[in-house]
Amino acid sequence: MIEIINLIKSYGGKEVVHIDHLKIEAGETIGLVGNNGAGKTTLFRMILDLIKPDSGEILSKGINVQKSDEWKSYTASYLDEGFLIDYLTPEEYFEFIGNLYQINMADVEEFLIKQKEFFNGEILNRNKYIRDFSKGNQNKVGIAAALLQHPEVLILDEPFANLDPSTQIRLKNKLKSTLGLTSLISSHDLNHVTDLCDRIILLEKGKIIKDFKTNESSLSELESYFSE
Ligand SMILES: Nc1ncnc2c1ncn2[C@@H]1O[C@H](COP(=O)(O)OP(=O)(O)OP(=O)(O)O)[C@@H](O)[C@H]1O
Repeated sequence: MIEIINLIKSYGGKEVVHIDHLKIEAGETIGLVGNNGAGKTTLFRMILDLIKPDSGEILSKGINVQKSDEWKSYTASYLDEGFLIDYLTPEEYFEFIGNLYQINMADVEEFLIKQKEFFNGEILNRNKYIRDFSKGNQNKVGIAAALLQHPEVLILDEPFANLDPSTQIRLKNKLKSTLGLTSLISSHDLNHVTDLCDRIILLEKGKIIKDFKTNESSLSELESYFSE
């Protein structure tokens, strides 16, 4: 589904991402972990063609993401508030996303009804702009807007950050129930990431240090790695 070959990105002469080869199969749920500055966001930005690598390539369904926009029709993401249009209300923003992806209003509304538990009464009919919501509630809008697109590939940068514990658990269950989706999820929450993801990739200083399928001992292995 996604293949990364000889990918290098440097800032100020320092390599922040250096991945020789990485292949992500369709349907995999990948948890990307690593300490602050490990290169997770930079990697996501390159996969989404938001920044250019110095060298190497990223293929989505075999096509270089820099050379074709085809991947945009089946890939949705939420990295940060910069992905939102903050002078719209959430309802206006969901309508905008619906129009962009040719989802009719009835389907947008049906989708929003299904988000009732996730939104917890804090998102819809509040009569305020996205910029006036708390960071956690802005995250909910961005994540929901990504899911509204019914993507084949979903990329979320630290989706559990700023969410209250109940919403974190609801989000985890929601993501678990999206069968068949290929997802890349970065997180500092080792508990959630090992529970949700079937494969963990550990980045350190831009390099892949570990890449393994999750099992019962993954959480304790990661905890001992990070406590060293
Ligand atoms: N535009 C930029 N200019 C200079 N350095 C940058 C830029 N973007 C990222 N970096 C550097 O690249 C490195 C990787 O940053 P990145 O944000 O990808 O890490 P991360 O793993 O997402 O970290 P965190 O867990 O803190 O979000 C860091 O040292 C960061 O300072």
